[in-house]
Amino acid sequence: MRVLVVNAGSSSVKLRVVEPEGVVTHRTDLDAPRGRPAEGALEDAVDRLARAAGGVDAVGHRVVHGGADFTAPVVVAGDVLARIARLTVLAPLHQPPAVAGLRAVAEALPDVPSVACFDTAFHATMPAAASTYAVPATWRAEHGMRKYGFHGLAHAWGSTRAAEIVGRPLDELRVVVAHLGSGASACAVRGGRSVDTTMGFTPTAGLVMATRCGDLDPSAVAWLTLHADVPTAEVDHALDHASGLVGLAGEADMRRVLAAGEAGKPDAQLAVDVWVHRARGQLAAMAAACGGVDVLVFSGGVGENAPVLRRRVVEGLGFLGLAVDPRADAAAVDGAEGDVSAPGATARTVVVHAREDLVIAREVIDALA
Ligand SMILES: Nc1ncnc2c1ncn2[C@@H]1O[C@H](COP(=O)(O)OP(=O)(O)O)[C@@H](O)[C@H]1O
Ligand SMILES: CC(=O)OP(=O)(O)O
Ligand SMILES: [Mg+2]
Repeated sequence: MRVLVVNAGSSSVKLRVVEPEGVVTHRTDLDAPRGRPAEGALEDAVDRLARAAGGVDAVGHRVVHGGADFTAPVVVAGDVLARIARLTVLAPLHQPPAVAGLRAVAEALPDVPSVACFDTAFHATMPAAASTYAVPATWRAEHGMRKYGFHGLAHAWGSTRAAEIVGRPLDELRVVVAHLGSGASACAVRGGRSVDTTMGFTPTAGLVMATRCGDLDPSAVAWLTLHADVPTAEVDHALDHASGLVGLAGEADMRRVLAAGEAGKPDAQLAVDVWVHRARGQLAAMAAACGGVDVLVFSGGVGENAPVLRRRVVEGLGFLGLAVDPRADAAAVDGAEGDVSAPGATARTVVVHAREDLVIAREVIDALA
């Protein structure tokens, strides 16, 4: 079965035609300025790619938020699209491009079955101790306020692939996955299941991201609206779009932040220091949720391509038995995978090329079987 995968992220929409063995035969990347590619552009791209591939048998969509309803892949039929669209308020950066992708495919390929695959589904196994917020019962019951977690397709792939790289069964491993792209999150995977993660009710929580703030004192947000007269909508927008690396250094792209830091710009240096400090703390928290760590995984655009950051993060995690070999680490860039651990390390550090497309293609094949 030949599957077209539509991966709508916060900074781009990636289209891939994937053969069952995992080979990508056709690809197109569209920029999604502010998360919304121009109406019609996506439909044209889907149409063109499907034609170039000589037709596709099914389409798989990455959908960031499945809410409480969707904890497994689902064939898109009946009211599924409307229910996915209703979750937009929970993931305003991501759900609109996913919904646009679902609509574009319905227009361009009306006779091809579509399956929605959810970023939240992998985290449905989290224990209540990890997913519950210590807030009033009415908020939890009436508003479904809890930690959902995201990037599940990437964390599933990262942990599975890491077990292959270190040559041990995933069932026996305590894996911490750091998926670091424009959005970034870490996940504690024990015995192949998510037991905790750094993103929360929305994908704004956790690590420092390109434009998102990550963790923050929740009362600081209320304070801005109550005592500094900042309109709620402005606060909300700034936390997702004007924070993170942009808020600290004026640049969303980690390459530019690193270059500015090397050129001596103090705000860029501080941005990298904050990013590294937060990553160390939250990766250690994920290790604690696993009861220790056997393998630390780096993936995503930043995780796969910035040895300087991997080295700095892991330098602070020596107490977990982690250490990287600088030469092996420097070589693991541009999609190259491997074990980059130093010889004396008691826990492994590996670099994995993120393949959300392949996880989605396999989920599509299973869902339609
Ligand atoms: N060599 C590099 N060094 C540091 N960061 C990089 C490098 N190459 C790519 N990146 C970062 O990766 C990010 C994109 O990651 P990716 O996982 O593709 O994003 P998305 O979250 O949109 O899927 C960009 O913000 C870019 O800054
Ligand atoms: C959930 C999320 O943040 O996704 P992305 O990394 O694609 O922005
Ligand atoms: Mg991504």
